[in-house]
Amino acid sequence: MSGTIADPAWVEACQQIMQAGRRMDARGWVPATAGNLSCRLADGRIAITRSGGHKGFLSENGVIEIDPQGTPLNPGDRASAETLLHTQLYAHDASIGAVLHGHSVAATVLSMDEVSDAITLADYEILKVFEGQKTHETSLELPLFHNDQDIARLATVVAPVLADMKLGYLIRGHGVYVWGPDMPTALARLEGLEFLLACHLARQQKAH
Ligand SMILES: CSC[C@@H](O)[C@@H](O)C(=O)COP(=O)(O)O
Ligand SMILES: [Zn+2]
Repeated sequence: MSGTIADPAWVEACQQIMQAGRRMDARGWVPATAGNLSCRLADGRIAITRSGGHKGFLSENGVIEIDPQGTPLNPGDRASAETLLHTQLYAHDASIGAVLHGHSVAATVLSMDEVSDAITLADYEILKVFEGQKTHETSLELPLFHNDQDIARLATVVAPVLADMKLGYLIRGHGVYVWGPDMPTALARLEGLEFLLACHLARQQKAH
């Protein structure tokens, strides 16, 4: 069954996306029309934000259904320009139920200033928000990829590293991708990662 507002599971998915969009907007992570959000329903359907709307002011009409290849079920719909980065994650791991992308200041600045291929985040208590992390005494890598307006090509660069990602990833000068088994977990991880990035940026600024 395709996504309609008469379908309770679809309505719930839309509500989760709208709520997460408002939360991301309140934190300043989706300026202008930046960011995109998706979730996978229990029956496998994928709900994703339409391209070009403000993610802090989403309505049910701002969420559309796509197939696993990223094609809108309704041919008139225009899915997020970055849809392939969402469907890539759903195809990679059947346990992923939600994907979030934002453009925070910390993610953008750090992604442009870091010269190596990853940002190392170590010894922070909040690292425990990520799967399998039981202690602050750990060091995790957040990979960085060059931005590319050709999202299919960007996805091919991300693909070989996906299996090793513990936190998410950054696109240089662009933003962050984070996911989880469901929307509340994905949102908690995004909040955790944004906190880590803000700490990392503050420490870098203090050092200079
Ligand atoms: C405001 S420019 C941002 C876009 O180019 C893109 O990076 C983005 O995050 C939102 O694109 P969208 O197509 O609305 O999902
Ligand atoms: Zn973006």
